[in-house]
Amino acid sequence: MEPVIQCRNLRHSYNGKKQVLNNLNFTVEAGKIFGLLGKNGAGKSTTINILMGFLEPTSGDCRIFGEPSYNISPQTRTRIGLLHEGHLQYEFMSIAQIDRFYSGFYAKWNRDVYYELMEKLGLPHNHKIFRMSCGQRSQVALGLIMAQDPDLMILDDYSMGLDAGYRRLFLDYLAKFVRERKKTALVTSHIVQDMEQLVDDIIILNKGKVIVQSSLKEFQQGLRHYRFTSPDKGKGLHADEVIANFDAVEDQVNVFSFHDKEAVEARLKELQITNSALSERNMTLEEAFIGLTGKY
Ligand SMILES: Nc1ncnc2c1ncn2[C@@H]1O[C@H](COP(=O)(O)OP(=O)(O)OP(=O)(O)O)[C@@H](O)[C@H]1O
Repeated sequence: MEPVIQCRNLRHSYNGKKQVLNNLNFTVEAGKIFGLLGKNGAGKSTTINILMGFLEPTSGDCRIFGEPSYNISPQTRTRIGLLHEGHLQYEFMSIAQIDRFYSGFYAKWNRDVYYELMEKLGLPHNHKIFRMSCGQRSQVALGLIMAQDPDLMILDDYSMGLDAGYRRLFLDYLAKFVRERKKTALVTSHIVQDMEQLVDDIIILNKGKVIVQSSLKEFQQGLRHYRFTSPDKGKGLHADEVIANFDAVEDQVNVFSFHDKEAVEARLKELQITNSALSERNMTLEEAFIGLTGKY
């Protein structure tokens, strides 16, 4: 089956300056939830703007449902539901008015999905959006996207403003929506931990490059965290084909690697680093993400 999204050799720089995306390649298969991860400024929104055809890449090719992203037909566009950072809405409208307004634009408008989410807010249907909290507005935005019944949902920072309970509610809804209705989703969020229970595949962008691209399961099984003490604080360590990344807090050194303990020990020996025995530690997805991309 043709992938829902396919990006090849994507490069982008704003005004010919620093490259924000440097040869990005990825595919999103139908029926999957795909997590696009990266620190602030990594290029997630730039990628989404290119996918939506709002931005023309400096070079490379992106296709959505087989059509070039900069020239998506109106029919195909109706199959894509986009949540942009900041969830712009017609805030002078009420919960009921915005439903009626949106419904005119979408042939497959599913009011029940929208109101199911709105009931959770516990607000009357004539409640105006501008009188809502940031998290409640996010909830309206998400309801409006789900009601479109899109085949592809692109959710840029969906968790913005949502408290822990609403986030969980939304994640449960999204996962159910995608699995039961055979949809596809591409999501970004700074709450990396949420991705652990949601996504099938991930890419991690760092400094314009893809540093991880795999299924979530393979990534979690593959990346290891070793810790040791070193009187010289790991001086001389550097990232290479064995050591994906490292950090040192005083004499305690953390090494992140896709290799086994023996390979890392051998590398430390080659680098003439004095170290205690390596202990292997379990990681959450967030710890793995920070381990690889660094704390700042
Ligand atoms: N219109 C623009 N003109 C110039 N530079 C831009 C523009 N938009 C984004 N950038 C730069 O491109 C880089 C990537 O920005 P982008 O918004 O894609 O990152 P992001 O991963 O979505 O970040 P965040 O998680 O903070 O939202 C940043 O260095 C940003 O300053």
